[in-house]
Order: sequence, then C-alpha cells, then structure tokens
Amino acid sequence: MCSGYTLLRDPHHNKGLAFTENERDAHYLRGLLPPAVFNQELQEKRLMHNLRQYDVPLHRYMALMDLQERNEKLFYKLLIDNVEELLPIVYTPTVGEACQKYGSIFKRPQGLYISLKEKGKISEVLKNWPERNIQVIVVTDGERILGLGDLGCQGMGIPVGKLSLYTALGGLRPSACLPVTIDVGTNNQKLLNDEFYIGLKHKRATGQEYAELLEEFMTAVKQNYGEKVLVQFEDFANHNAFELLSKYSSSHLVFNDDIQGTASVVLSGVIAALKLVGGKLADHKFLFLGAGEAGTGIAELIALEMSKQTKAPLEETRKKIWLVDSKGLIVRSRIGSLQHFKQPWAHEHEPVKELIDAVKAIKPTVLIGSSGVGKTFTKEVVEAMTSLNEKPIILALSNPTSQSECTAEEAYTWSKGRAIFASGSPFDPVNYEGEVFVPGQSNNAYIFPGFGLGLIISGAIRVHDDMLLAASEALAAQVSEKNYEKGLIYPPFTNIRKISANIAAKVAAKVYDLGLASHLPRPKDLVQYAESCMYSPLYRKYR
Ligand SMILES: O=C([O-])CC(=O)C(=O)O
Ligand SMILES: [Mg+2]
Repeated sequence: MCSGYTLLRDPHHNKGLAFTENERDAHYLRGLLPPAVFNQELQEKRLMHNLRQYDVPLHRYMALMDLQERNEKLFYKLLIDNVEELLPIVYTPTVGEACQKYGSIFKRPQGLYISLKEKGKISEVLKNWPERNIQVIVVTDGERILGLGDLGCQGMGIPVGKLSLYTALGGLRPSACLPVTIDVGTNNQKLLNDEFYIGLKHKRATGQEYAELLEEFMTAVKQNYGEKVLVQFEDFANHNAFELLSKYSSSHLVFNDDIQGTASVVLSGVIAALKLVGGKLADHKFLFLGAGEAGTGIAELIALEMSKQTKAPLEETRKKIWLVDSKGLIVRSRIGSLQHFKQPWAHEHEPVKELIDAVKAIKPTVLIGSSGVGKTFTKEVVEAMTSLNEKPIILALSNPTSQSECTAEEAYTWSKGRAIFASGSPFDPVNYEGEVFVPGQSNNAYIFPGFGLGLIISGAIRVHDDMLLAASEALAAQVSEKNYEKGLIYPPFTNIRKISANIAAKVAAKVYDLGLASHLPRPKDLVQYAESCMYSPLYRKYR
C-alpha cells in the first residue's frame, strides 16, 4: 500500500477525514488533512447532506462518480445504505442522461475502451488495466443504450453503472469488476458531428470486421482471466445481442442481461403476481409490445417455465404468448420476413396492425412493454386491459423513464386502481382516490448481481436456462405478505444484499446440480457462504 499524498489519491485505500491519528502518523499524512477526524458514519451523513443539495439528478450523478474516484469504500457504503434513494442516480434513469451527455461531463476515464484502433492488440490492452483477478466483465458496444439508441462510445456509463451494482447489490469486489466499451464507430449523426465526441468518428463497422474484433476480445478475455470469468453483454443491438450470445454460450461463461436478466426478473414478477390474480402460469395469456431482446427473451423463459410446470412441449406453451412489433401482431403469414428470433412467436392469426386491436383480439391477462418506445400504452390500451381483466397485469419495462410505455399514475388512473403495475425505471407511489399505490420496479438489477454472484461462488463455467429459472423463483419467494398487501410483486430494494444472497444460493445450487461447478467441495450452506463472500464497504484499519 502507498502512503502520504499518493495514499490520499488512491481511491481503493483513501479514507479522507476518517484516517485516525495513528494512521496519520504512520502513513505520512500529517498536515495533508485538516485536523478533524470523522468516522465513516459522519462522512456518510455529510455526503448525503451534500448530495441532497443538488436538485438536478445529473449533478448528483457527477458528485457520486467523483466520490467513487476519491474514496471507493465510502461510495459503496453510501450506495448500500441508501440504495432506494441512490439507485435512480447511478442507474436508470439518470445513467441514461449521463451517457447522452458523457462527452461534456467526462473527466477521468473509467473502464476500458477497446476500439478498432486496438485490433490485434486487445490482449495487451487488457494488461494495461491495473487489476489482474477479474471475475466479471460488463461489456457494451453502445449501439442500444437503454431505450435511447446508439450512443457509441458514450455507452461506457452503462457498464460502469452495472458493475457498481454488482458490488453494491451483489457484493462482488470492485477490483474484480471490469467495465468495457467496444467502439466500432457510431451511426448517431449527432455524435459524429459533435467536435467533443470521445469515440471513433465513423459509421459502425459491421459483418466480418465487427465479428473479428469481438472474437479477438472474447479470446483475449479467456486467455487473460481464465474460463470462469463472467462476461455480461449489455445494450447491444438486437441482431448482435442474439448472435453473440449463441456464438459464445458454448465456449464462455456469458450472460446477456437484456435477454436473460430481464427475462428472469419479469418471470419472477409474473410468478409473484399469480398470488394476487390467481391461476397458474399456463392459465394466463401474454401480449408483448416489442419483440427484441427483452420481449423474446422474456417470452421464451415464460414458455419454458410453463412447459416445466405442465409437461406440455415448448411449442405448445409458446402459443399462450403473442408479440407485437413495429409492423403489428407477429403472425404466421409474416414468417418469411421475420428475423429468426421472432419466428417461434408467429402463430396462426389474421394480421393485426395496432396494439389496441391486438389487445382486443388476443384478450391477454398480462401486457408487457419491451419496445424501448415511450407512451405506447395509451388510455385506450389500459382501459381495454381493464375491461378484459379484474386485475390486469401491466409491465412497462422500457428505460429510462422517458421511454416507459406509460407512467405509474396513468396505469393506476386509467385502470381505476385495478392494475398490477411495475416498470423498468422507478416511479413514485401514486395516490388514486385516496388510496396509495406503490409501483414495483421490474428491472434486471434485481437479478444480475445475485445471479452473477451465484455463478462466481460456484465457479460456474457455463450458464444454463435452469439457472435463470432458479433465480426467478428465488426472487419471487422473497416477496412478503406485507408486500403483496400493497400490491407489490417485487420486494423493496432495501434488503437487496440479502435478496442477492438468496438468489446466488439458488443459482449456485443449480450450477452444482448440473455438474457445471468448479468450486469444490460444494459449501454446505450456500446462503451463508454467499454472504460470507460479499465485499464489505467498511474501512479497514491500517497499521
Ligand atoms: O439498465 C437498465 O435499467 C435495464 C436494462 O438492462 C436496459 O434497459 O437495457
Ligand atoms: Mg441493458
């Protein structure tokens, strides 16, 4: 460990005013700090006080990023202790705005940038990163950042934010987490015209050039960090997302958060919602607006769970699930022009163009928005769902808040308080005719930290769908009677580390059962083991 001035500038070891008198003597800090000695609680109180002075969420984001670069332990302590308040800052929706403005708020670089310029040298680039023992990589190519589209190199905010949650919510060590942005150019004309844009200023490379860069990256990752490093794909465009996942799932430990993480969290919410609306999964009918990564990923996991429960073949259970894309209901007659990931959902039906007509024709009990386009669950749509169902389940998943299919207030008002509603980005509780409705947040942040922890602690070498199902069931099992009474289908984020430990334990158990674990022998109590592995944000004493 370094000392003196350098120690104060090392975010992994710096404690700021919390250095004790003894530490100040022993580590040449005398005079470099004002005389007051604060404990971590007081530092935390002071920082929360300062943060709350900012009215603009982006300013809070910048203050938190500064803290992360100054004093890592304090940053995580703050995040863990104030998760409900700070999640919307370091994560959706504010992280979306941060990516959009990344060029102008950019100070010190975070994460690792791998652009076409690094082609042929990626393994060396990885060695420039200061840490060696990497356990989780979150990687994006910036082409589909939340529902905001192509933000190119500025997508870096997403891997950085996701990995902060890996540590805060899932307990992975910060030094074991590596955020990566792959820059192959951008098709965002505004960025290409912006003199302050930080990425490559040309159109996106595609085809072979793209595939080769990713292949080199995936190979270098395995070479440098071994077989057990988890690579989480995040916010790739549909085509590449599906292709990368299928290409690397048999050779690497890979997980696509937008396809699989979102699927797992939504399935969990639906399982929980059955307690409120009754019936089994197979008694319900699902309609999606949006047939990309999230839509088809969720649809497939629901069909899989239905098939497990009823023993009916997957082809049969898929028929309970319908998807609408930008061209209307996905039906058999469109099969010739459908991308392959949409084809399993092309059922026999006459063409239907508009969502509202699809709702009326299909009569779903569950409506799920996953198109990345905001304001698409109109009053008419919500009213139609309400006339069909005593308690319609409505999930507006698109992020950030600006892209949400409807707001919580709209869902409750238009359904006259009958909707069971959750959304990808957070909404405040709604007062409707004197009753308070608390919307849940159906966001993969519930799943990926615990899921990743489960893979890491078991030493998993591959991801299997059964592990996603285990994660869904583990999360749903943690919704309490109290939560249900409020209409919630997710537990609050307050206890997320406990929730993550339970998810991790169930995922790890599945890894062991499937014979895909390399961490042996299998720990007896997996929940306890998961908790014991978690990173602590408390300061250590320096001698
Ligand atoms: O980041 C989030 O809030 C959820 C997510 O993966 C996405 O919207 O792409
Ligand atoms: Mg995402």
